[in-house]
Amino acid sequence: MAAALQTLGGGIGITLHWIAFTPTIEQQATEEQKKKWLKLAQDVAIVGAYAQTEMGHGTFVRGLETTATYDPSTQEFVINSPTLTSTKWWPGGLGKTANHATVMAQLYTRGKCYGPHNFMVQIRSLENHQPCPGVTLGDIGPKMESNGNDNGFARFDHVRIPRENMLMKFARVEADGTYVQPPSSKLAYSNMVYLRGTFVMSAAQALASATTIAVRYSCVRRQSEMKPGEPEPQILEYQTQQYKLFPQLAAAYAFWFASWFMTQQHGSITGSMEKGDMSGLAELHALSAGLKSYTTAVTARGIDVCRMACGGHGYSHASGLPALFGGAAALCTAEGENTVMMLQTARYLVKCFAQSQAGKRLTGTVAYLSAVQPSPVAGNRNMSDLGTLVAAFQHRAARMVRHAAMQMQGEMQKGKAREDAWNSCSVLLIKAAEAHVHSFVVRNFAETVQTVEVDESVRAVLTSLCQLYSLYGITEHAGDFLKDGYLTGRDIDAASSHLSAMLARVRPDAVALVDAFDLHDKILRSVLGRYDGRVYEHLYEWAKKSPLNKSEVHESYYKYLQPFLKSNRAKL
Ligand SMILES: CC(C)(COP(=O)(O)OP(=O)(O)OC[C@H]1O[C@@H](n2cnc3c(N)ncnc32)[C@H](O)[C@@H]1OP(=O)(O)O)[C@@H](O)C(=O)NCCC(=O)NCCSC(=O)CCCC(=O)O
Ligand SMILES: Cc1cc2nc3c(=O)[nH]c(=O)nc-3n(C[C@H](O)[C@H](O)[C@H](O)COP(=O)(O)OP(=O)(O)OC[C@H]3O[C@@H](n4cnc5c(N)ncnc54)[C@H](O)[C@@H]3O)c2cc1C
Repeated sequence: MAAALQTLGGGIGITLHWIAFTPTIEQQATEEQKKKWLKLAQDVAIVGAYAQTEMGHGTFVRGLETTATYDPSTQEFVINSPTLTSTKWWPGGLGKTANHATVMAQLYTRGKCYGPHNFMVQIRSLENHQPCPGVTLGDIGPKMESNGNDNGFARFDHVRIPRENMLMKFARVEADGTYVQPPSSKLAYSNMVYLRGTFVMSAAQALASATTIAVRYSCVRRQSEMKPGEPEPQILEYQTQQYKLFPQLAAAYAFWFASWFMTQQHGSITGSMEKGDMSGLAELHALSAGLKSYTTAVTARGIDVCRMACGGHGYSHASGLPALFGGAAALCTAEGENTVMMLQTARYLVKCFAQSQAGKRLTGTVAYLSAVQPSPVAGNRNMSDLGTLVAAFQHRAARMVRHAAMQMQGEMQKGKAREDAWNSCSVLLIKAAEAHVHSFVVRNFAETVQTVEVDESVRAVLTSLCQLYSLYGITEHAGDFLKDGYLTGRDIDAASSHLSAMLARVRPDAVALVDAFDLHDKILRSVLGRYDGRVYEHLYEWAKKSPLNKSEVHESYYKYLQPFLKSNRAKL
């Protein structure tokens, strides 16, 4: 049953039940509370939404307005939406599907506010699915994509819930209203860290789907003449088509491997946190925020490149690419708006840079910041060597982090407040954080292809893909590498020619590389990306099913066109 509903997920807004509501119970509820709600959620005996964002606040969680005020006389929390902008707005499934929600609200007890905490609130009757007393619910209306998902709104008019409905794994309120501090105030945000980590895999899968569609179609589609008189070639024979698609294909693999690392990191760091060791939380937050931001942004752009590479048929919903793009675009905003997330990573990098300046040896994904950076040397580098490519990306990131941090220090030395210095350097900070995440993705890609247990012939293909991804990044951001002379113009030229060679080398394996994603036609939902390649027949069948083709002459002719034509003809 649960599995069936999981597939139904895209239809009636149950997706967030699985990816946000249930994990929030797992991560924020006590053992006692898990006994009460976790199995109900896992067996879909209740359906939940993750209700955090409000009409007036999504990014700034500390600014949320919904209140949860503790009443010691009844040992209940009173959940209230005090203003219009406090209306919960956007949560998936909140409009019509969910009968429960974890509600993020400002906790008040004994007249003092302790910030945002999560509360379990039943929002609809389990008998007739009507909204519970004091709860107003609805759908927020059509969106860019995913309109099968009822992103909804909710208002609470002094709704009372038992004290035990506060998710109390970290912070607690005792029966008399005493607030018990959590080990870290940010543990209430831990489910966002988890979800951002899952977005990296969502991005990888979306880009894998788009490149599967575009590469397969590029082998079916023949167009133009490469040489006069010769048959029309597969469009994948054009180097420009390879230059559009293969970097996206390489990025799909890179992000897939990055999500493996993210999952492993999340598991080990949350494991240590369970034992009270919070030391890894800051790095986990910075990595998940940066990777979520970087991979979703590259994926959304990459899917649109794949759409354009399929010409007119790419623009048809038959291709599946517009829907993929709409879904990926949402990932750039949901679960932490991308700019804000990349600034969180920048915040961590500035802190680490200051620590390395004070002599601390850095570890983890920022270790390279305190490594002695090789001084810029003349060209003649081996630009096809993965070690050389990784070092170049780390040098670029270290230089940009140092530059942004020093710029900020300079602003403060001129007398600016830290917050003003931060704001006036935030474009530099974003670029530095992006360079940092990019260098992590390249290093992780290189380490994975060198260590993953595969046949040597497969390793060779993956190595070419990793070189292609890295060389594409260097040529696309050449200025960053040339700025301090670390790479020379000759190095960049070498990178460009190696990139061309990699395009040609990947070409014979391109279809095998997308087939390896093993995406069933039912998942791809694309006429252009069909495994059997029978595009044109199925495109025609698909078009014939269009609702407009139900009648030979559409009713709009009689209503609008016929009178319009008649009146125009009468004037002749
Ligand atoms: C932007 C911030 C991070 C700002 O929070 P803040 O408390 O003002 O923090 P700050 O002053 O910037 O920094 C203070 C400190 O808090 C740390 N921190 C911040 N967030 C976390 C975290 N998650 N884990 C661990 N640590 C965290 C920061 O690193 C700072 O640490 P520091 O002081 O530098 O040591 C926060 O408001 C936030 O996370 N906003 C994004 C909200 C969000 O992600 N909403 C998602 C709603 S659910 C959803 O969209 C589901 C979509 C699912 C789907 O559709 O598929
Ligand atoms: C498809 C979809 C599904 C969603 N599902 C859920 C859900 O299930 N549950 C839920 O609770 N929420 C959900 N959300 C809401 C989502 O989490 C928020 O929209 C997201 O966190 C962004 O917040 P916001 O809308 O307030 O954007 P804003 O923060 O208002 O962003 C607007 C602009 O302000 C900028 N900005 C804001 N703060 C800063 C800053 N400090 N520095 C620099 N620039 C800044 C941003 O970069 C952006 O350019 C969903 C959203 C979407 C699109």
